[in-house]
Amino acid sequence: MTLLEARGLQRHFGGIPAVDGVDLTLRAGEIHALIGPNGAGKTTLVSLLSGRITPQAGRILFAGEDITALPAHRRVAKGIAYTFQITSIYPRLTVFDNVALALRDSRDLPRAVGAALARTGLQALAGETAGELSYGHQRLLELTMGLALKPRLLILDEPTQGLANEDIAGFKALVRSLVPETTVLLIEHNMEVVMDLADRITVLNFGRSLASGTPAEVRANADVQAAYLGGDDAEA
Ligand SMILES: Nc1ncnc2c1ncn2[C@@H]1O[C@H](COP(=O)(O)OP(=O)(O)OP(=O)(O)O)[C@@H](O)[C@H]1O
Repeated sequence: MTLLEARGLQRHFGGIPAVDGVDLTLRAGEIHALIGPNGAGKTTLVSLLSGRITPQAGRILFAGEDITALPAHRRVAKGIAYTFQITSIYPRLTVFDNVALALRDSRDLPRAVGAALARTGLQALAGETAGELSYGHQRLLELTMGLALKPRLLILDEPTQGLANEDIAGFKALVRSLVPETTVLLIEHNMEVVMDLADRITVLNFGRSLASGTPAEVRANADVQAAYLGGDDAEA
């Protein structure tokens, strides 16, 4: 089943075609990685999907419904969560209160927060001040805030950036535990993480989709090798 389908998405900034007619299909329950060189349009594309910015052309269907014109908060209500950068956590508040703020109008807030923290293993840190957590734990908190909403689609923008190797192993296990209930779209520069986690990969280059397929298909694609992978598993 297709969960999300984007067709002909276009977003220019001034003269720059950041996203230039991109099609993207996300299957329900998959881990889909979005890769490509710096400036390829990855963040712009997921901003279009989450509703942070609006496309100049194209449309987006989510669970069969046209959401192209919906504002971000309506898309969140429909089950699209986009984990914000670390700056979006409230450093002076506790871990618990950060998650509570993400949930806001949940009926049984303490229980919902507890469940979200248990999911990512942060229960023991619930009373800690968020700003005093290690970097890895702050990233995990950000992920917890997204997951607390029980999204159907979770969009992660460079989640392993700045993480230590031992944290990356934990992160991969966590993402695997989310599917198939949650579909995951992951912008990721770490090729080892991409090749290990992704069911399918879409490669962007100059605002266009260069290829989409399984890791093996993408790896074997000559255009992708020339533009990005350098013929090997080289990191971007
Ligand atoms: N708000 C904006 N105003 C002007 N130009 C923008 C804006 N956002 C993105 N761009 C431009 O659009 C292009 C695509 O940027 P985008 O951030 O989507 O790429 P990316 O693939 O996410 O890059 P990176 O891997 O470096 O995060 C770039 O040329 C960028 O400079």
